Amino acid sequence: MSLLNIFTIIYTSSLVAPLMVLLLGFVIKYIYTRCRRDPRMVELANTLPGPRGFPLIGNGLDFHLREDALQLVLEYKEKYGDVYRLWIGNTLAIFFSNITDVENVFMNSKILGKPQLFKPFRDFFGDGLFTTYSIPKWRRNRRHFQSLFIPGAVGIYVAEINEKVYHAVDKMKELVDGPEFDVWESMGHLSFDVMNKTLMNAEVNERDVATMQYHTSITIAQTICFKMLCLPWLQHEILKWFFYKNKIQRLRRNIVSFVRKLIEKKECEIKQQIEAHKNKTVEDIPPKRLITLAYELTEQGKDDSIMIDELITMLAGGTGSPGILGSFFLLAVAIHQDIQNRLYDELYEVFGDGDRMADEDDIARFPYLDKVLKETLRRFPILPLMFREVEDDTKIGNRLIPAGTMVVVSVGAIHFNPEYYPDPWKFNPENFNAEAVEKRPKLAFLAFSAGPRNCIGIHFAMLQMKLTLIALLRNYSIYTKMKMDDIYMNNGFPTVSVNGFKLTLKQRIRKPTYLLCNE
Ligand code: HEM
Repeated sequence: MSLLNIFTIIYTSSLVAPLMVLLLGFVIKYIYTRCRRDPRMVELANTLPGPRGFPLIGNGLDFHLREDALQLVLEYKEKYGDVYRLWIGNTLAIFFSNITDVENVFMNSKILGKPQLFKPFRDFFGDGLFTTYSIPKWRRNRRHFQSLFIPGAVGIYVAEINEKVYHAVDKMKELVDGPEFDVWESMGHLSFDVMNKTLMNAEVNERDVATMQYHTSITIAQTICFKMLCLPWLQHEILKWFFYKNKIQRLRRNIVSFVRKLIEKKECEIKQQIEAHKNKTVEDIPPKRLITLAYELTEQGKDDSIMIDELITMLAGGTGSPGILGSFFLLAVAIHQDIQNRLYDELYEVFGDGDRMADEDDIARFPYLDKVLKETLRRFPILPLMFREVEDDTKIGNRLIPAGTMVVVSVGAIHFNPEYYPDPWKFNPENFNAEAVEKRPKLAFLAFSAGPRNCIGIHFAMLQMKLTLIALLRNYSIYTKMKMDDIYMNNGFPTVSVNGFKLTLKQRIRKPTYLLCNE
């Protein structure tokens, strides 16, 4: 009997009505169990202020519909204070911006995992350091990579970073005295080149189809992830399968295939490096690169997903944020010409009008550059929210937070708190004077997060940024028509400027700016 016949018999028989009722019952029960909120979360939520959310959907739409996420975070803080709650679907999310609570969150060993709602990030980028909620796995891999990123270790990359930076600076010559351009693309490509050269020991051709597909896939994947985080019902397996299955598979395939090709090219070298370290066959063996360390995570004959996922994580983390930070920095100093002049004069003190490249010892000679960079990170928080999930019931302050609750540190609200930064909307590098830093709590600056799960790449990122900005400012004077009021942080992960980073360049006249002003 065919399927069609069975349907015909059911349809024409008296079984239709009871079957329909049964089916409806199943659907209602399914929706009810999926959408039911944990009663302990509801009880806690009732004690906290927060906006009303839609039933089932919660408040994620607020973020999805707003163009400027940072502004929304600040509005919520203004309205509801330092601790408030939102519902993201049926997950309770508690937002903190009081330093004592924030310290309790970051230092709590029961709050180390990333939320279940980060699942879309795992679909695209895999289960690497940034996304994984398996704490044993995170601990093991973080320890494995840590030695590469300590302050004393990153200095060995100065020459390689400089090589890439000077290549980019040279390419920018064609923009001198030309029309306005958006600097984000150049800065993004530069940090991608630097990551590949230093940590992967690889040269990547930007015009290669696989490279272009990789970049496009990362950008689209980040947009989809943020959307699915705000609208968590899209994460439901059925809806995801229906709307996103092909896209997820295609983008993930592009991302993985780029990284896999990189490893294939380097495999021979990686094996030699591992052997050399095992047998100490060569004197002064250079330290292992990231790609070698990642390779070591794959045991012989086992699947290579751990290596692939960690490399994707590092590449994405090490490329996106530095590219955006460099762009915000250049935009800010183009708007504040007085700050740019002071930066150049500091560089002139060390290099004069010569062409010598900066070396490792030079880096500590630019305290003003350090302040301007930190002020850029404060004023433009690229990751304005940090997410964690409570593993076991735990206390934050006097509140018992049930397992499964999402806790969110509101970095944006802290960086714009006038108690720590007077006149917080003003771009003011003096916020990072020794006395100002001394006066406020350490956790009032959270650009790289804090605690054991902070950014592993801080020292690498700061070194790379300083070498890049030193070379750019020594060669070019930077201008823009944009004003501070034109800059809105978009709604994304990471966030960028909605109106772009539009600059014009002039060749730098290598004289201290205080002399030029008098001429
Ligand atoms: C301007 C540059 C950068 C900024 C602003 C930045 C920011 C951050 C922040 C805020 C986190 C922690 C998020 C959280 O607490 O949930 C993080 C994590 C991470 N970052 Fe960075 N980052 C930068 C550069 C880099 C670089 C250059 C690398 C790699 C070379 C990198 C690799 C990572 C990784 C692997 C994690 C996950 C760490 C873990 O969970 O153990 N980042 N980053």
